[in-house]
Amino acid sequence: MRASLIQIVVDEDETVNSRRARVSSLVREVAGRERPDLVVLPELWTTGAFAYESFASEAEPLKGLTYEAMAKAASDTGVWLHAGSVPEQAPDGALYNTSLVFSPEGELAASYRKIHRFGFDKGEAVLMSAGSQLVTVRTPTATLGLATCYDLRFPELFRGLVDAGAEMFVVPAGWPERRREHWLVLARARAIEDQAYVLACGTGGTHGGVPQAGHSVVVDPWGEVLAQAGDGEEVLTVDLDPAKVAATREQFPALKDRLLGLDEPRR
Ligand SMILES: NC(=O)CCC(=O)C(=O)O
Repeated sequence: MRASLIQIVVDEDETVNSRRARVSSLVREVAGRERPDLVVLPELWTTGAFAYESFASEAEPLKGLTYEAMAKAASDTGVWLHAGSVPEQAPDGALYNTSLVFSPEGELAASYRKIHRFGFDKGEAVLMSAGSQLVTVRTPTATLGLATCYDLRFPELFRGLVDAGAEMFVVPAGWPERRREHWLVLARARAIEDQAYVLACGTGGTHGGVPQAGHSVVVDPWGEVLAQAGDGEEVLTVDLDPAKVAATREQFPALKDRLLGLDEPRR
C-alpha cells in the first residue's frame, strides 16, 4: 500500500478559494506522479488551524465546496483521499472540525468530528463543538483510524481505535513550530504503544500568527520513522505493509497484556 502525504503551506496571503483550487490540482498531480493508494491532507487547510477569525466566515456545510472539490479529485484520480478537515457548519449552526475521507469512486467513506479541541479557554476550544464518535474506515488494504491534531495527546482515543480494528492512524494536523518535538515524539509514541502505522500530515507556513511545524511524519508499527518532511510544502510518499501490524502485534504481544480499560479483564 502506498500513501502520499501532502504537507501544505497555509499562509494568509493566499485566499481560501485559490488554496482550494491549488490543493485540488496538487492532489491530481501527486496521484498521477506517485501512484499512491491513499492521499492525505492536513487539518483545516482551507483556513489554517490557528486562523480562528476565519472559522465562522469560511465554515461550510458537510457537502460544501471543499467536499465537492475533494470528492471529484478522488474519483478523477481513483485514490482513497483523506481530505484533511474543514470547518463544518452543522444544520443546527454548530461548528465542527470535520475530517472527510473519500473512496476512489468519490463517495464519502467517513467523516470524523475532532473530539479534543485545542485552545483551553479560547480559539478552537470555544469556537468549535466537540465530536463524540470514534471513526474507523475499512479500505481494501487496511483499516484506518481517524484522529486530528490535538487528539494525538490523548492515547485513550487511539486505544479505542485499536479496539475498533484500526491498523493505521491517519492524523491531519496544523501543529505549531513551537511544539514540534511534542508532535514527533507523540506520533512515535502512538505507533509504538498501539503497534500501528501513524500517518501524520501537518502544515507549513504561518497563519493566525502561529508558525507551523511542518515535519509531517510516517511511523511504522515498531516506531521507526519511515519518512519525515521539512518545514515547507512537501510530498511524502511511502510504501506501507499492512501485514506488518499483525506481525508486530504477534511477535511482541504487549497489547495482549492490557489489564485496564477493557470491558472484560483478559486474565
Ligand atoms: N490544531 C491543534 O489541534 C493544535 C494542537 C497543538 O498545538 C498541541 O497539541 O500542542
